[in-house]
Amino acid sequence: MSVFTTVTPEQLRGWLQNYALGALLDLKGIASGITNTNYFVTTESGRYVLTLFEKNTLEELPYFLDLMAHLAQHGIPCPQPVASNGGAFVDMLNGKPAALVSCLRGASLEEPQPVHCAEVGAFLARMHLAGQSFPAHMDNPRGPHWWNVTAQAVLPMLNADERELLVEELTFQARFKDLDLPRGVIHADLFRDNVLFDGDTLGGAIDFYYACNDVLAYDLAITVNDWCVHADGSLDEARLQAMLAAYQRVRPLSEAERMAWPALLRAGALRFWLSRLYDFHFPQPGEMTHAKDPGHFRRVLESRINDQAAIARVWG
Ligand SMILES: Nc1ncnc2c1ncn2[C@@H]1O[C@H](COP(=O)(O)OP(=O)(O)OP(=O)(O)O)[C@@H](O)[C@H]1O
Ligand SMILES: N[C@@H](CCO)C(=O)O
Repeated sequence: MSVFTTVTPEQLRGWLQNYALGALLDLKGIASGITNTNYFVTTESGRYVLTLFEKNTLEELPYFLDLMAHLAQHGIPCPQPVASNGGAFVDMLNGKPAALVSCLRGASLEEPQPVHCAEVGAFLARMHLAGQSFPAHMDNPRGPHWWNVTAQAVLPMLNADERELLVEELTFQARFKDLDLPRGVIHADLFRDNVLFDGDTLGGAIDFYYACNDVLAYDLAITVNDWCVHADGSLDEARLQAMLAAYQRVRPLSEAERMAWPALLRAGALRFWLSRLYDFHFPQPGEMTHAKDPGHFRRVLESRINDQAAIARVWG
């Protein structure tokens, strides 16, 4: 269940007085999603998604909403935040910071084909370019410092093999922390469930609430690790080639990014292995039923470590 904070039509009608969207016609809770409360809202002027932020503070949210507005303004298909009559994108509703954004067409895919991976690669590269002119900055809250703090919390829960893998990977990644690679705004969570497709055409990306400033090719690695893998964590070469080629038609990777690519794939796997381990061993109330399998990302990490030759082959 993903309506953690209930909003009644009466409450929303009162709140919408502050928006120029016409009368409320329909309000429907969205079942999927694990972090926030989401509703589909229909008014006389169109269809929107209302999000009540369950974890973010009012101060944190402008970065994400301003970013979506910036990207939408630059032609990137993503939710467009709706400003209140006072010009704000976020306002309190039932004690939670809340925002309305445009509702995108399409549905997420569970089994993407190379054609979809190409769409996602091109989208990501265009987003990276459009993000270059976004003026605000946010360090990655799930960066190396967080990896190490989270590892300390989960290490006691792991078996000996997993402990060894985790400690060795943290040591390996420490060698790359000062790499000077192109940086900018990254989505940081562009998984299959965060991209909506209308047929084979990408309708848009959602869930920018992990977006931050970091290494652009790391974002591509995170995306590849979800879109271009088999169930056992190994890479699907056809999907991988499709995504990388489409990305590079828009933003070619530099020699330094190609050199760092194997380590970036491992870093992306490490980050999601850690967050899934943490959520699994320290579940928050209401999130139990959605705990995602940490083992999948352990296998993705092992696969990236053991498959260095195949990863290097992708550059031909
Ligand atoms: N702008 C949008 N347009 C269309 N559908 C949307 C939009 N935003 C969210 N949705 C729908 O709502 C669902 C839940 O949204 P989302 O995945 O952002 O949930 P969350 O709980 O905020 O985040 P997460 O589950 O990643 O922690 C999505 O799977 C999608 O179906
Ligand atoms: N995409 C994440 C969950 C949301 O951040 C995962 O699959 O672990």
